Amino acid sequence: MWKLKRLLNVGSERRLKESISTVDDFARRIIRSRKKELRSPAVAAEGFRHQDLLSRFIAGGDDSDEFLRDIVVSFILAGRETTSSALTWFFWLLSERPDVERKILEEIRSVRTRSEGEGKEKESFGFEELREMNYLHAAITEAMRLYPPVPFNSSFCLADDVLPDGTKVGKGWFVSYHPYAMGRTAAVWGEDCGEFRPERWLGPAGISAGETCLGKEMAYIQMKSIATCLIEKFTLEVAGGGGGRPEMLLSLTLRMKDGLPVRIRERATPRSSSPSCKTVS
Ligand code: HEM
Repeated sequence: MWKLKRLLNVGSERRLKESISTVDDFARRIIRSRKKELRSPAVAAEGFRHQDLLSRFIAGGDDSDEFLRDIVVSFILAGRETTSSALTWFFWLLSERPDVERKILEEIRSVRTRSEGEGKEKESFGFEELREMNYLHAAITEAMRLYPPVPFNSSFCLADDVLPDGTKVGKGWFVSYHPYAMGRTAAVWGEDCGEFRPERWLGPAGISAGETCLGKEMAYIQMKSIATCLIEKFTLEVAGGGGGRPEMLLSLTLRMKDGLPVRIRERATPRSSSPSCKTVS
């Protein structure tokens, strides 16, 4: 049926085409403006100094609009909903586990104290400081084990192949895997697989999650940066909390139905002496 709709350019196929063209135009505008900026005499005089991903791809060889459009669209799609989904579930889990939040805060404060001792008086943490926060890393990873931002995924097989365990896969087959179910399998994680326990990722027993996401490092740095800024300065209380687990909404990513409304209060620290309160979702 969809083939006929596509041929006649009507209904859902027409809407799909229009939506793709809106996204492509958006990406093209970003690319044109960045290329223009890079060609400007001021930037040319200073040499290459743009550190962002798009500028690096432009400088790195294939700078055709089509190639760059695919890069921009895949990074926006792969990078936006995933990290926001992970952080939403992470903050809900923290609201249920003040003991875990306290350990994260202790880690943040100890890195802060050391940095200040070295004369680094900055509002946010740098790359190396964030990388040192192992407990926070483990807590975010544990949240993604229980609530994986990509709860299931499929790959298309281009040619006959054999999986590492000997299973044969034919050309044209789809191979699907289910991180949500895998993250809750007792045979892999033990009988406490339903429990939020960041400690399981600390030490040599940690399990590698593979290296298939190109944005993995960037995602951790983004999430840790946001988590440290919020946890160091504010407490988040789930508005109307205590009602059990929020409802899940299954799309490409694992979202929380209606978001997570929270009441934010400034922590009483030497940096903030006047607590204020705000509800956001
Ligand atoms: C919590 C955050 C994230 C999660 C859970 C996640 C998860 C995933 C998963 C499951 C895949 C598919 C891997 C496969 O089956 O081959 C993937 C691929 C990918 N991700 Fe992420 N991702 C995250 C953040 C990001 C960010 C921030 C970016 C970029 C800014 C990004 C860029 C990509 C790209 C480009 C691919 C495609 C890789 C390829 O085609 O080989 N991701 N990601």
